[in-house]
Amino acid sequence: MFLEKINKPNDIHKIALADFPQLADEIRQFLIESVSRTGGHLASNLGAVELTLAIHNVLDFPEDKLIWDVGHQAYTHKILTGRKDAFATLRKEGGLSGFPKRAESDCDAFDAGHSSNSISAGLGYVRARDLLGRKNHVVSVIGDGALTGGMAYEALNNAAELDTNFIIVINDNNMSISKNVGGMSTYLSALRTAEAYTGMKIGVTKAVKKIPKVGTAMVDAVRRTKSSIKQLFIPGMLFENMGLTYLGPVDGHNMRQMMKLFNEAKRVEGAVVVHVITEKGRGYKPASTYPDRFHGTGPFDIQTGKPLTVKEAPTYTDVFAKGMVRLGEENTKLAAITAAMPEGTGLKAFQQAFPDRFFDVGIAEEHAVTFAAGLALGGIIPVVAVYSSFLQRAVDQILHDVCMQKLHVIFAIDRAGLVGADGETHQGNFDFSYLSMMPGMTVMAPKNDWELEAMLEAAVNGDGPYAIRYPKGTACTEFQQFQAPILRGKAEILSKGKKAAILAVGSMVSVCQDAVKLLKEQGIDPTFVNARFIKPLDTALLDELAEDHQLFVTVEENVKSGGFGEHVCAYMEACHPGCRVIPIAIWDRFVPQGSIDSLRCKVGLSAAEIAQTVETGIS
Ligand SMILES: Cc1ncc(C[n+]2csc(CCOP(=O)(O)OP(=O)(O)O)c2C)c(N)n1
Ligand SMILES: CC(=O)[C@@H](O)[C@H](O)COP(=O)(O)O
Ligand SMILES: [Mg+2]
Repeated sequence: MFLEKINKPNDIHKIALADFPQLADEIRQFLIESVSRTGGHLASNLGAVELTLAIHNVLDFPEDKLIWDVGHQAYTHKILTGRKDAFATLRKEGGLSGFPKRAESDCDAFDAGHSSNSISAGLGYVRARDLLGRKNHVVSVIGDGALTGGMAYEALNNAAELDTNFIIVINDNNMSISKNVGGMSTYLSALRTAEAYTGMKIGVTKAVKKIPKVGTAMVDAVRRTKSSIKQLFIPGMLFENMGLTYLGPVDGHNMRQMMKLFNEAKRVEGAVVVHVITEKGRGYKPASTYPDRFHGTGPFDIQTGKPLTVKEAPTYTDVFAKGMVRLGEENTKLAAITAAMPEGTGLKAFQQAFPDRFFDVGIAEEHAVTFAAGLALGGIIPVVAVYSSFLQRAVDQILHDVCMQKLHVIFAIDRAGLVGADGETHQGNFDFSYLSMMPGMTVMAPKNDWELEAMLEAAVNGDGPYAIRYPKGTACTEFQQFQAPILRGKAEILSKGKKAAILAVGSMVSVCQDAVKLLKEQGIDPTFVNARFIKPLDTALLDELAEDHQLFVTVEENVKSGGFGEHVCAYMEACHPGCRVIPIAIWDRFVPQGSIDSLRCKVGLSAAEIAQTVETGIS
């Protein structure tokens, strides 16, 4: 067992090269067994085992810096840096993070979770190294999917100016979460035809040398220009033409070949791209056959690959998916956009029903939003379906390109609020704040499945920018007796009480219903409101309630700053200063990983705590 010998950073240097394949097998087995129990990002990690071993073999930690893009493929790196024994706690509260975390290890150079920023971060490390006269190596590893994101190109453009070493590894498995898309993907596919390329290079060199008199001189001249002969004959040579050295492609499961190339790359004075071809899900048949299903998985049975927990009820994503297909049938102008997440956002069904009106733009949220603006100006009604935390990438595009032009673009924002195991990088706790500050934006959150579809319909039939945000997981099916039409800026009274009013937003409506029950047991009968709209506020209802209510408690799964509660506070202070408002929201912090229920309790969004706040507030 070679894995037993890996207990701390750099232990890999004690393993003989001949034993690396055995170590790779042991790591792969460990990953399959461990992730089958905890869940996690399996397929990407299985594909990156040999790549990680080869990189670790040529680096020294923590002096050298290794930056993982997204970071969902860093499990082997965690094992090699002494964290193997923590894998039982992977993605659990207080446990090992599913992503690199500087707080977890000094071998994690950069906290990650969102894609396409690894080259920028690496370049920053390189410039700092050079300014401070250090000699360490810096390596950024970016996937072919992450290479569809704009930041990667901004960084490559900048890195081309370097005259000191910076290694950029493209981990190309020809997959994003789903099938990778776009021109760069096509370009990498062309480079990937290794045999053709190598054969052609040798063949062409020989052929050119044979040209009478000038042949050898031509080959030498090409070499002297620091280019290679391939540059003449492979179309594009995008990286080298930009001024970056390109090495590869190399088989990402052949460690000797990779180490040879990495050692060569370490000698390059400038930015060097090493193109590594890997197989997503390598070594575990269900994962290599269905890499999308095993991109992120819950616990599963190793023999069959089947999930251990069966999905019981429709999620909000399912409800959105169904609503989009229905509305797409009714309105031929409706189009859908995803930034590389057709499955996660539920747009797969729309894609199948209306392939011409479905656009996967790659991991490019900024572009997705401005592309939607263009579609809207061209007469289409675009729905941008995106996870809350990833939409953070596109705040200026929403503000400048959509809202300023009052465009009819709909944002369907999934995974809003606490998402659980992915932790602080993926919690969707900021969208009310960054969306409701934008002039002209309508921001909604549904209390249940019916309301999500009704809000989507209202948004499609409306005008101007709309955002609907809904949480991860099973859709609430309660409150079916409350189906008042969705009118812009109108809240819904669920029960009329006295003295105190609870104004609940979206996912918090069902939690607050439990709080109301607890309060009634104490003889307190609050008015219970489903806010529906974060923006515009239902000020007419606030005016009406202010006549006979002294306390307003707002409850939302969003940070307090800039959230629903603060907007209610501002209005009440200005118009009804005699009333007291207590906002219940997530306080000023990043919320770490854990189960959604447990995290809600931790941040004060439990029925008991809400009831307690109301009780003390009116006494
Ligand atoms: C800004 C942002 N958008 C979307 C995602 C969701 N996401 C995580 S991994 C991934 C695919 C990455 O593909 P690639 O870089 O090729 O890595 P692979 O999974 O193939 O190993 C996506 C879309 C993200 N993490 N960050
Ligand atoms: C790494 C990443 O960003 C995605 O894979 C994310 O973990 C998906 O989240 P869901 O599982 O909620 O779709
Ligand atoms: Mg990939």
